[in-house]
Amino acid sequence: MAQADEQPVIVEEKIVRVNGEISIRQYSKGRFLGKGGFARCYEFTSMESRKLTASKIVPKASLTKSRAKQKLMTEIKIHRSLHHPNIVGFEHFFEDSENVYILLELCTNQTMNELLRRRKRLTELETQCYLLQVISALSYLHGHRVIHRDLKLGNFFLSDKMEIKIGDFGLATKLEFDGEKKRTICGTPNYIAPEVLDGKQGHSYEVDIWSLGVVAYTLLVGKPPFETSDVKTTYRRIRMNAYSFPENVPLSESSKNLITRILVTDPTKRPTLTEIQAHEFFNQGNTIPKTLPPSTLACPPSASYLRQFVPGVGSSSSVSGNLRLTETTPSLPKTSARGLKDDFINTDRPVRKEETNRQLRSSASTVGTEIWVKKWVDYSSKYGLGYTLSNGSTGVFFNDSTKIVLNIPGIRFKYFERKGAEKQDVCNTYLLTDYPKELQKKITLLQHFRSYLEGDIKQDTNEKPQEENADDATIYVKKWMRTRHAIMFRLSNKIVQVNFQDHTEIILSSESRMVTYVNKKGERNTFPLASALESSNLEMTKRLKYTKEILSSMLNNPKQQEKDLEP
Ligand SMILES: Nc1ncnc2c1ncn2[C@@H]1O[C@H](COP(=O)(O)OP(=O)(O)OP(=O)(O)O)[C@@H](O)[C@H]1O
Repeated sequence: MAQADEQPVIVEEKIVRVNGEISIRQYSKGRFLGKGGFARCYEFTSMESRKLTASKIVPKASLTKSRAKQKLMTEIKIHRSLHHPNIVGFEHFFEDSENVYILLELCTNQTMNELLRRRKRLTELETQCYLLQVISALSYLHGHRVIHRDLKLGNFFLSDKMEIKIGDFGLATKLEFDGEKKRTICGTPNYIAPEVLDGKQGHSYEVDIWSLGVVAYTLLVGKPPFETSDVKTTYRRIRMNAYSFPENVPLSESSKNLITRILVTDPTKRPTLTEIQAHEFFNQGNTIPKTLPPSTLACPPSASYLRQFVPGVGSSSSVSGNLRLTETTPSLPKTSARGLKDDFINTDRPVRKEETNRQLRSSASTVGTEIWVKKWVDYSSKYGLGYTLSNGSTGVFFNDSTKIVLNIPGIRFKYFERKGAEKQDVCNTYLLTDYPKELQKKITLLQHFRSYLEGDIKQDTNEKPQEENADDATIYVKKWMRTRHAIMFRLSNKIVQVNFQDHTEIILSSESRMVTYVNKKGERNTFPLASALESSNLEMTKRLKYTKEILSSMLNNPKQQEKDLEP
């Protein structure tokens, strides 16, 4: 019943020694980290050394074509030969009858893709800091005659210390001799260099320099320079070098100059890594930190932090020089710093979120629900609370206490209004293509919340899209409140969920009298309520008591509830 009873999955590596002796090394398979085109990635703990790594698991069934096999072998061969602080460490690899396992240095802070999705764009100080790390890794790679050929934000992993680690050497190549040209067309559309598309002259190290320019532009502007909705048009724009700097994004002259100098069609005219490092963008008289604080995963660096590196920040002269500190705020929680911060609390560990979902699903019958709040954004300073449920539906609790919940495929939605003396929720169902005019603004807001929330969720869930289910859509957030320490949701299926600032969670089903507790490490256990209250786990009992207190204050004192609901 409780998750604690479940046995961990053990993966065994068979080691055959030269003398024919066989020994077994065991790894405990832990949290799901993410998946790519070929691999699924999990945390692995060596049972021998207790060392934690990220294990890319590639099914042998996916390697039937010789090209796929060759690609994996090249990736392993190149990656295992590399040792640099800004390159994902290659630990080890082995195979069993079903899979190839590649054990890599674990990067706990996802990739720069997720970072930019949360932040929209970065300040110039941050861009300087990240680019210098990439340049350091690239100098090392090129010095070893390796071209990465797929430099992009999704291949820049972030370690627990916030260092960039370049990963995914699936498209990398090692030149046999200086001056050799490669002809294989590879790369990722937005970042691919024009000479790769052209294919006639072959390509070399300069393709990585081009991608570095695309990365610099993307970090500062918030989207890649040649991006369009279809790949062919993107390729045409790359060939024609058709991009511009948006007027609404404040960029320093030095940053624009650097990007313009890098994004040059003729690869021989692009600057070298040494020239890039010597460019004025990196030499504006400010100190560039080696790494950035983890808070910048979600929020721009504070003015006091910036002051340490950039003299004059906070005064009127701070943005007048070359080192313009481009502020970055996601479009939705723009006016709500609190919303942004809290969204971060909820999303900064999608790894844990994925595990959480999987585990709760298996223990779901005990808690009486399969549905809980997976992600939210508090924008009650203007409109309300947006959220996504674990069944994939999206809802908004508006400040006027009306609620909308959109069913999973996004076709139908339910609208709840409090009516009558009892102030009961009355529900109407509409199609997204056909609804009363007066709901127009709310539907627009719902769509905004949805695209904002889905940005992250699509990335890190690994579940099949769910079928439309009429019952699912009727579950929605009926009440919510915030306190100094937590946010609390009461769902229409009577589940109460409290997410604390310190990442612990309580999910309480008063009907089945079960409680699920997620501790600070993200470990989840389900207990009968009575035993949970008596438990020796003080961390949990304290939070459970707190939950009961705010729940009763919410139920017994509607005025208090209204007060708490105020942002
Ligand atoms: N070192 C790591 N630390 C933490 N997570 C990782 C690490 N390496 C990979 N991952 C996770 O696993 C996912 C898949 O890895 P990766 O993109 O390398 O697989 P792939 O199948 O080779 O990808 P692609 O389709 O880009 O070739 C990543 O998106 C990331 O979420």
